[in-house]
Amino acid sequence: MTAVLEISNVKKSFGGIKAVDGVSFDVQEGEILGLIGPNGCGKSTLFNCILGQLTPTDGEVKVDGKVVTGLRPSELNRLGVSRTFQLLQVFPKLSVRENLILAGQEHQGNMMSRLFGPSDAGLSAAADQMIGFFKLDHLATEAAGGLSYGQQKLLDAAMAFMGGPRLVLLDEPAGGVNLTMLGDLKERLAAINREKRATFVVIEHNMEFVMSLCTRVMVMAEGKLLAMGTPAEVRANPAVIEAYLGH
Ligand SMILES: Nc1ncnc2c1ncn2[C@@H]1O[C@H](COP(=O)(O)OP(=O)(O)OP(=O)(O)O)[C@@H](O)[C@H]1O
Repeated sequence: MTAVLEISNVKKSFGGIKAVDGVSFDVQEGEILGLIGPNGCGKSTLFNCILGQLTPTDGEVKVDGKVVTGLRPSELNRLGVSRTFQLLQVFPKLSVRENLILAGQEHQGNMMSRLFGPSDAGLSAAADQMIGFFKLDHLATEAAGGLSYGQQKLLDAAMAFMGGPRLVLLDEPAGGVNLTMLGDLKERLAAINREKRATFVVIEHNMEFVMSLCTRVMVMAEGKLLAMGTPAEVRANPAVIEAYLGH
């Protein structure tokens, strides 16, 4: 198996707070790795260290065997690494299709579209493919701001897949999404993982969503890796139950 992502002893401190305290793990090609843990245990900080939003205090991040520690998010994008954020990143006044084209341009490293609005940039076909894949056809020309929250989360996830990334880090994709839309979101993520061989790491507080979507689950507590295993192994781990699931 090929490791798409290799994290070695990554640390990040903010003053006296050890937000991430020596975390190491690999993510294999085609895996969906869930990242869970109580509020404040360091999940988002770890994501930000992987994605270049933060520079780790120590440690190394490799993508496809290449050291990427400290690279900027735009450079990581060009290496096929993409992400979603906890808060929606859609532009409410732009249509669904325009949001996707804009995301595609950003993945190509063209930030000017933020200032001047998206042109086609040869990305219409890719946007339409993503619209079809995420079943947003009936909403393609609607302003994103007029969509329901769940539909906006679907669009937000679809935006991360513009540009055909190898590795996608999803930060709470199910957060605030109602039950009906949750099923759609999970089914679409599973399908895109299967059909495009995309590798994911998913931060999520919704246990049912994580346990049913992910092939492996990693648990953090107080900046450290507490457990790693299949959903069934993690569910049965006494340390996990004590630190997290039991509460
Ligand atoms: N920019 C920052 N400056 C100072 N402290 C920070 C900063 N970012 C995070 N922290 C602290 O680092 C710790 C880890 O925070 P982080 O947001 O990574 O946790 P999390 O597991 O993602 O939490 P949640 O599930 O609530 O999103 C917390 O104690 C937090 O207060």
